[in-house]
Amino acid sequence: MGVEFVDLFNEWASSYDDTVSGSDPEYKEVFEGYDKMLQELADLSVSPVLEFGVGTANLTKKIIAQNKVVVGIEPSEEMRRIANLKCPEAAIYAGDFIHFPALEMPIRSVVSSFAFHHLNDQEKRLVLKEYYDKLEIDGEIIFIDTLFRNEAYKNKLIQEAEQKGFLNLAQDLQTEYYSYQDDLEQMFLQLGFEVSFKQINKFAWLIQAKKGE
Ligand SMILES: C[S@@+](CC[C@H](N)C(=O)[O-])C[C@H]1O[C@@H](n2cnc3c(N)ncnc32)[C@H](O)[C@@H]1O
Repeated sequence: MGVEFVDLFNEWASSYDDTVSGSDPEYKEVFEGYDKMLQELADLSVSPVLEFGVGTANLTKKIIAQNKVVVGIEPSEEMRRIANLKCPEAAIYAGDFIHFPALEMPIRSVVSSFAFHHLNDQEKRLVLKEYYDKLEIDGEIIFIDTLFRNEAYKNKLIQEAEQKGFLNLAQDLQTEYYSYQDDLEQMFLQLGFEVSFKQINKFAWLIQAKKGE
């Protein structure tokens, strides 16, 4: 459950950093401002940090550069191999949003970029509840992910992708579990978080969810 996309990430790992730098026209707009948005997330994080779906460790590196403690979780073996090469100082473990090693440390921030959409709604709710329980009292979940404002906006983006011949992107937008903003907001609120959303580019949003008192 939740890791059905891992084969794809093993294959994508070696060219992933080129994609996020804008080399692939299909995904250029998805990752527009990538470096800056990851920096914003890193700046917001408070140590000790738990990061899910580290990929090639681009966010991890920025958090470590601020002398914060970060534990990373990543299901793809090939992504982990590259992440360890790029960021040997980080502790990166095999696992995923649902299954990950038991941690002795307190957790002040749970962070993730471009990965939460790998979980379906039921799984999202399950893990958010678990992170709520694991977070320190003033802890926060800080995610960046592709979201849709609503169904009409989703359909518009899919149509645009098809018109441009971006068929991989169009298929992606229809098959992965990208949330609607309202649904995700309700999920966080029902679990007791205070949540805010900020749109960063056409696809990506910054989501900050603070554990309520
Ligand atoms: C688009 S990449 C994002 C990588 C990195 N966070 C970034 O911002 O560039 C998605 C990452 O999530 C990982 N992933 C896929 N399914 C996952 C799951 N169920 N739990 C945690 N990570 C997952 C993939 O292996 C991949 O490394």
